[in-house]
Amino acid sequence: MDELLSVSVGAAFVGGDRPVLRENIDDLSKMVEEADVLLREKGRDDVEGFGWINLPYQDLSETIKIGRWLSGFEAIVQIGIGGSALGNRMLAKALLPPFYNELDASVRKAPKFYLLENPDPKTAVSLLDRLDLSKTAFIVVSKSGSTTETAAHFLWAWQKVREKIGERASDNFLIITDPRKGILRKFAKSTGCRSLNIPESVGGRYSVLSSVGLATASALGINIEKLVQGAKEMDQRLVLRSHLWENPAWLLACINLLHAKAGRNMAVMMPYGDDLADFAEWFAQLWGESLGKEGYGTTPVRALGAIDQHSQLQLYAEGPDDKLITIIDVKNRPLFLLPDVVDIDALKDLEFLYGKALGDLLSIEARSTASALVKAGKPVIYLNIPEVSERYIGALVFFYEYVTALVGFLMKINPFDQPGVEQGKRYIYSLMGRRGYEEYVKEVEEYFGACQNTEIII
Ligand SMILES: O=P(O)(O)OC[C@H]1O[C@H](O)[C@H](O)[C@@H](O)[C@@H]1O
Repeated sequence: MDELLSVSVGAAFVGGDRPVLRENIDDLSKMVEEADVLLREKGRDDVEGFGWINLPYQDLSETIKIGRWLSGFEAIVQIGIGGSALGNRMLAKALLPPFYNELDASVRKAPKFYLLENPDPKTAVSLLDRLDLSKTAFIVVSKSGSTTETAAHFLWAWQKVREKIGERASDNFLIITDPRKGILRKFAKSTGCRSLNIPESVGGRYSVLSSVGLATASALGINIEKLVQGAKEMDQRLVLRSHLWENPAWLLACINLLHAKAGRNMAVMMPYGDDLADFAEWFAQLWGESLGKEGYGTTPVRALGAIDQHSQLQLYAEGPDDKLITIIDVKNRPLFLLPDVVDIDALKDLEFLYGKALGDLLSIEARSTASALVKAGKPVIYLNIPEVSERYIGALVFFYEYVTALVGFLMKINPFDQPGVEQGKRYIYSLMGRRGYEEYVKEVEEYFGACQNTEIII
């Protein structure tokens, strides 16, 4: 059987005054088995939060149909934030060619793709100004249907498109939201614009393999069947690995838990290659929101090889011993051979690069960084995927969703809620004057007052 990914965990075990040893893992064996059973039982019952585990088995026909419709536009703009955008960003970066929007339309063969996430007026205004709104589709994505940033962008875009093409505006909008609840679902029903469901049991940060991530991916020519197939294969292989030392996801969950307990409270995610840059970004939300509660959790740190070798590596190697570092390498990359510039004597000292492949250089750098960190006594997990393509990205996504949920169970917290974020959302509503949230204004005054305490102006 060909591999979906490989994980080397040997260098994750460290001695010293805060050791994490192989025998500590064995003590967790029963706990992790029980966590897996619970996860799968609740998944089968489609309990709220657990539905992502069923996404590899979904029927994709409706999403593909909508994707085909979207692909007829000149540009598509996804409006969403957090779990309603980061997965799309990750898929696009990994699976579309570099500088995608700048490619000639005949090469691209699919619409340009933009995301409106942050409510920064400069971005929103300049994006809408440069698009032909009559030929642009807006995909408004929100599980709750009421996230302020998304609602603000949506109102702005809706009004702009209406000004341009009048009541036909609804033909340029796709709503992706809860099947029954929320303002956006009401809007879709009342205007008749197209819509897709986010399954009720799937939370935002676990939704990339639902319509949230797949509708735009499909429109952009990403093979979503292969993506989901990769996730399915990963799930099926994990099910068969019923022994802790054979199951890479169980091992990673245990190792992460043990390092957290040993005071290594940061999880550095350092993939190599620009195409995986937003994987670390997507992981950061998944990990941070799922595990950071009740005083638990480790802080996800996004890094990118090789760039962060020249920025963060000094800190990782010789700074405080508070990090577990995961390096993701890719086995097969385009090689791209460097030229031999033998005729210029001044370049003679660079001859070690002549004829070498840029793709190999990235991998050599990944291995060198891992080695330097191990030499410095820091714990490292070395993960390898065969290549950056749909099947392996689908598998990797499912793998990390599963690992994250398991760590949550081992920490005995709920990996599927985000009560700390909801508080901030209530405060935003109150300050923006939303009906029903008036009571929070006083709280914000009190707490923000504390932030402003001892202000020094220069
Ligand atoms: O999809 P939405 O309901 O608009 O939510 C978007 C984001 O909102 C909040 O910040 C939550 O903490 C995130 O988990 C969620 O992904």
